[in-house]
Amino acid sequence: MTKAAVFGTGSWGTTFAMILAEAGNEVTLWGRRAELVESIDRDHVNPDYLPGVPLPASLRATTDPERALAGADFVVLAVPSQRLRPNLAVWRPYIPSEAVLVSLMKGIELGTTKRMSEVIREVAEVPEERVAVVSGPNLAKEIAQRQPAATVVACADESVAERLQAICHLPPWFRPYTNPDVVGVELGGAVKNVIALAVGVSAGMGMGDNVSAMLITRGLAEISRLGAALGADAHTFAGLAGMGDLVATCVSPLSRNRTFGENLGRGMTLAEAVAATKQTAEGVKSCESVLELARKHDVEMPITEVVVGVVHDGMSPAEAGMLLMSRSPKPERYGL
Ligand SMILES: NC(=O)c1ccc[n+]([C@@H]2O[C@H](COP(=O)([O-])OP(=O)(O)OC[C@H]3O[C@@H](n4cnc5c(N)ncnc54)[C@H](O)[C@@H]3O)[C@@H](O)[C@H]2O)c1
Ligand SMILES: O=P(O)(O)OC[C@H](O)CO
Repeated sequence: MTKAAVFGTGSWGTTFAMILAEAGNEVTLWGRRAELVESIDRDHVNPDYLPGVPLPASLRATTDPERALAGADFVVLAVPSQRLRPNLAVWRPYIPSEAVLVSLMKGIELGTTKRMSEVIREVAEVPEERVAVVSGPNLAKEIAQRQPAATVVACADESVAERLQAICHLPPWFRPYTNPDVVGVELGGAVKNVIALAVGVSAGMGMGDNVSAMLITRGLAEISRLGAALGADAHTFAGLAGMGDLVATCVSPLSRNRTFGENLGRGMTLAEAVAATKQTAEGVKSCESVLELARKHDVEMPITEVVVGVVHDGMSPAEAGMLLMSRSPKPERYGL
């Protein structure tokens, strides 16, 4: 039986652990807080992140990383992106030498502008063949309620992607596709959060669906430009980890990033919006690292620029809208 250790008892870590357990794997969740871990292990519920959702009785949980990692074939990482590096450094000594490390995270590291798979390779000192990424339109709450969803499993080694695809394939509930384009899959996941913040801000200001569609479509152009500069496959952005996730996140009231943006658009300050957000809205921090990454590669990302302005630099949502709409006119395929 395949063994998986899942690090992070938040919404997605718990939901993905649930999928793996129901697909017949032996799964142990690692969490920081003893009380929550005990609820999962003993009562088969996660009251903090998935209240009312029954978890599989076979799912184990522990606060001990060594115990979680013993004999693991797959090590699945689902903590906030900016917290991955210090945590992984602690877990690293217990990771089995042949285990595949899997990122569920959708962020870019502040300071280094590294994607999560790059951080994993660096900290765990593993080759790219042993690092995979899972990303797609996967709002955890919907999946936890057993609505169908599809995702993308990316790894430079296609046989590893196929192994991971096989252990998380759970018909008719969860359908994973493989893709060798790790860069594109990760960029799609991280940058859509920034665009969802922009869509949320516009919705919070009372703007309608034309504005949402404009931001989603031009957001996709930004993601594609950055992807092209970083060597991603353009086809990835038309797929589930690109357009698919962008649409789900930008339109869903379940999205933490969209909701965070809506709160700013309604006039909350950054501190108020942070206080109102109980879970991880990755775009709030990653908008800065995405912009820095774009600047390093000389890629124009005007929506990302104004998101950084509104979230971190005191720009008003009205000023952001004015700036975007006053840019010089261009052919639609400009820069692509
Ligand atoms: N929730 C979703 O629908 C969803 C779907 C796909 C991908 N993701 C991505 O998965 C990642 C995890 O998101 P989530 O939704 O599970 O987040 P969450 O906010 O629901 O949970 C985060 C988890 O990380 C833990 N954590 C927080 N700070 C920590 C620290 N300093 N050290 C160790 N653990 C810490 C929390 O206790 C919690 O268990 C994010 O990158 C997110 O973008 C989320
Ligand atoms: O709630 P969000 O905004 O973090 O989005 C969740 C997932 O990434 C959607 O695929």
